[in-house]
Amino acid sequence: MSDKTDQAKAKLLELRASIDNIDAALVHMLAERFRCTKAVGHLKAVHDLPPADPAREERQIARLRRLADDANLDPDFAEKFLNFIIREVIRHHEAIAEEHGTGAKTGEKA
Ligand SMILES: C=C(O[C@@H]1C=C(C(=O)O)C=C[C@H]1O)C(=O)O
Repeated sequence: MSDKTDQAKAKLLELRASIDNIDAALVHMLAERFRCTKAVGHLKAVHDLPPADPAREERQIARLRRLADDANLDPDFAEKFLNFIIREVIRHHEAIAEEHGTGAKTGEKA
């Protein structure tokens, strides 16, 4: 094995160690976000508020796109990622409202 291959392998291990740390941080951050959004879901169910808030989502997406652009991350990807998470949050909110007996689905007439 050449020195160059050994160097490349060492670099690969180093980069993968960082990737593993970042993945762990992402899991912890997502867990914390879902802990907060579940609490929001309970508040909404108790006060009979709708699971989704499209105006808030619009502001979040515009902000995240700006942040992504500044950070050299594809804004379309950032938007898709946030939308993916928000859809899951809304699913949780609908389930919480259902359990609470206040469960009209998003977009459904009361
Ligand atoms: C968490 C909320 O509920 C929904 C989920 C959102 C989110 O995951 O950020 C944002 C808006 C709502 O559609 C909220 O209203 O703040």
